[in-house]
Amino acid sequence: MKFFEANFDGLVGPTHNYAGLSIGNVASLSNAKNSSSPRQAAKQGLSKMKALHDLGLVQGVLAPQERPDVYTLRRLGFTGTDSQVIEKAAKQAPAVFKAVCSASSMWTANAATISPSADTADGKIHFTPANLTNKFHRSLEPVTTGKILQAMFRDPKHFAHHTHLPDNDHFGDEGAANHTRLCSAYGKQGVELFVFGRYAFDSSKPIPKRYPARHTLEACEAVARLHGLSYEHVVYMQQNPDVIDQGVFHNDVIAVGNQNVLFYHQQAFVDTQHKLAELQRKFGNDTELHLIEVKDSEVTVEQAVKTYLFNTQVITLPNGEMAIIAPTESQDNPAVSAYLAELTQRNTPIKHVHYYDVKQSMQNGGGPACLRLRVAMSEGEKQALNQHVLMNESLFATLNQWVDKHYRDQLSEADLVDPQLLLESRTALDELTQILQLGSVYQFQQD
Ligand SMILES: N=C(N)NCCC[C@H](NC(=O)CCC(=O)O)C(=O)O
Repeated sequence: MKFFEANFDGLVGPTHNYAGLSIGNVASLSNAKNSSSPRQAAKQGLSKMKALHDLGLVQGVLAPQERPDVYTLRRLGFTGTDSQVIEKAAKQAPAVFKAVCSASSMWTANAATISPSADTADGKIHFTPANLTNKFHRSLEPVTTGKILQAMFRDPKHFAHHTHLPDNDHFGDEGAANHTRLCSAYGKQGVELFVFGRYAFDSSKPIPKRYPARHTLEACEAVARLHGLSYEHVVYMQQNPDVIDQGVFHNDVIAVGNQNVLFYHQQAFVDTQHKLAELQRKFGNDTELHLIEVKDSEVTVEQAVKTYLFNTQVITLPNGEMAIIAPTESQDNPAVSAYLAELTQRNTPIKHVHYYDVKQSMQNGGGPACLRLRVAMSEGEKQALNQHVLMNESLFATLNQWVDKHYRDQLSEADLVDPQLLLESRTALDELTQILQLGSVYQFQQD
């Protein structure tokens, strides 16, 4: 049977804006208050999805969430009509209001952790939405994420859905951004590499001094248990606290893997040699494992954070060669683009580099890899998922028209309080659920 990896990219929502909400994420803080273009952002994302589809990959779309989130504002004590709730919150608690307007669900690498059927005890694909507890604006995502994933992967014969972990910092879970699966082939049992920022229950272990470590070891272990992974096929590695302090808020800002390739920066992890030896042992020797380490002398952590060299997608093309999908910020940096050009000449499976413009997302700290959620699957599992979320010529045209019809070209902080924006967002999402045939996944559709 044919197995492959599908990518599900987040469709950018109509309220995409720069609010400076993510301490520890350099781009988010430095672009705070700039005005954004939701329309351009959504179109840049759609172009990347279409490009991967055209390269021969299976590409899907993950729907955005409803924002401003008036339900959360009501939970926090704001009352009246929706317009009054928005107006009062914007006036009385502007920081809270900005948070409930974020389109952050676009970064679907943080939507969930997925284990493919080849790795799980019951032979199903397992999904656990990430609780994203570390940032208030992101902690609003998991319930709807779960509903959307269930509307995409409905068939219980193939797909198992778990509730997100307890909403507490001890189980801080940032999903697939901190999870990489290494395997000899997509359909064979792989090694799942979980990367965490800190130990929740052991204060003697190192932690960053400046910025938060969002993800805990205990969250990783819980997800591995829920998914029925075998101990012999799981590796837990701690992120180097010093790189978190330099702006590496997720591991996918400093490492990326695909099949038998792990591409990472020298400073990415704690106890690197020892843990990579465990990875190699669990991976086995039947297929060569390429551990591509980038040295400080080649690319510094600062350059990696600026250019998102590691927030790239390493994908396997239909001919078996691998390509790196990188942001244009990597191309614009001479040291980084030279590194990537040279990498394709080496004796590793990576043979191509493709650059895409996802600037609107990059300015909030979201590169190509942040925008996608990977699901390794078989042809049969693909047949079992909701076919209307899969990218093709016609869906690409429909979604571009949908964006043109509903999205604003410019959005500033002051625009967020416009009650019309909520109406526009709901109208757009209602239509989207029909295009993608998701059913009523949004709360406003149940009222
Ligand atoms: N690395 C991965 N996989 N994802 C990137 C997520 C970026 C997101 N930015 C934001 O949420 C910024 C929102 C704002 O400031 O308006 C975050 O920090 O969680």
